[in-house]
Amino acid sequence: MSTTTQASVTLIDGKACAERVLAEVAESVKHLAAEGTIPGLAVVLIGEDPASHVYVRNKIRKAEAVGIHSFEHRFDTTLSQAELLSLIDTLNKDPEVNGILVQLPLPDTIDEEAVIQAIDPLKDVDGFHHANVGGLVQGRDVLTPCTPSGCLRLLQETCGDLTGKHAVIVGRSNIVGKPMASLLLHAHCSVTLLHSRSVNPKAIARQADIVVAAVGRPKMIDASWLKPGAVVIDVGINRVEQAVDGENKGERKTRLVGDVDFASASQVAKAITPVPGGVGPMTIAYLMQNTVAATKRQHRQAGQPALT
Ligand SMILES: Nc1nc2c(c(=O)[nH]1)N[C@@H](CN(C=O)c1ccc(C(=O)N[C@@H](CCC(=O)O)C(=O)O)cc1)CN2
Ligand SMILES: [Mg+2]
Repeated sequence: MSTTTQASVTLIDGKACAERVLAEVAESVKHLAAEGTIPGLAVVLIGEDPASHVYVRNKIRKAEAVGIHSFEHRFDTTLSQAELLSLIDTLNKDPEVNGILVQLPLPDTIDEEAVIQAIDPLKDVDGFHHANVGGLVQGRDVLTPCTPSGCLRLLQETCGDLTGKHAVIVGRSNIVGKPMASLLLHAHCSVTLLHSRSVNPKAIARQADIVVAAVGRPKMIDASWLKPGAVVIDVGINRVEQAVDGENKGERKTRLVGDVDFASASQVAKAITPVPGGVGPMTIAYLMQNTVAATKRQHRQAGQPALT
């Protein structure tokens, strides 16, 4: 198939957008503090997965940067499910804790679903609890998953009003694909979800004004999946081996790539997110945003005066 080359592609800068979101959050935290409330975020990390350690460290740093209190709970893989559920129960009851984040993936010894459902939905800053998932589908004002919320913000800043746009999401995970579909539907897009059993997915994706790639397969989406002028959001974070040349030849090095073949897709897309520096930083910014939203909601539910 021949593809028209776009004259120039716009790079969607997730780092810069995340800084704008964090500045808004810091402003909200200042107002809350003036009224005597400091939002609190508990972060629970189990095991030694190096990527999870990096993400948790960044979450704690960003929380501190915007004035949110953070409470770190780190364990090795000997922690039992019963012990973790008991910690969640304590955090659910702790008035200093407004948001609870359990870093995923969890070790195989622990039932992820049981842990997520044990979190008080009002403190579920990941938006993974059934109550929040159902609320999102119905368009209620609930805590929504951070990565799709970040993608929506990037799309709104890039495209403006999304009404009537055809958005194709590649991947139907509970964490990204499905909530992304709900958010785009509420933004008045026509939404198609593609998955491993879709028939002729490329032909469908080529009709899209917006493509969100969230499949977890390095560089799967290239120019042949895109309509010229499409806006592309790449949610994938895949670590792949990189060839090393010169005097260090033979060394093993890795680099991050997305689910989109950036060089190829950039030839036809109007705008595209890079990896790294696209969606990733938005995930953390929206965790902070959700922590502030959770704090305000808890005050409302407790019948206390509304916080600004
Ligand atoms: N409880 C949760 N667990 C996980 C989530 C989540 O939203 N909640 N998402 C991912 C991991 N994740 C956040 O936890 C996350 C992934 C990536 C980034 C990020 O900033 N990526 C950078 C690159 C970082 C690197 O060099 O490795 C980027 O894309 O620029 C932030 C958060 C799974 N678990
Ligand atoms: Mg507090």
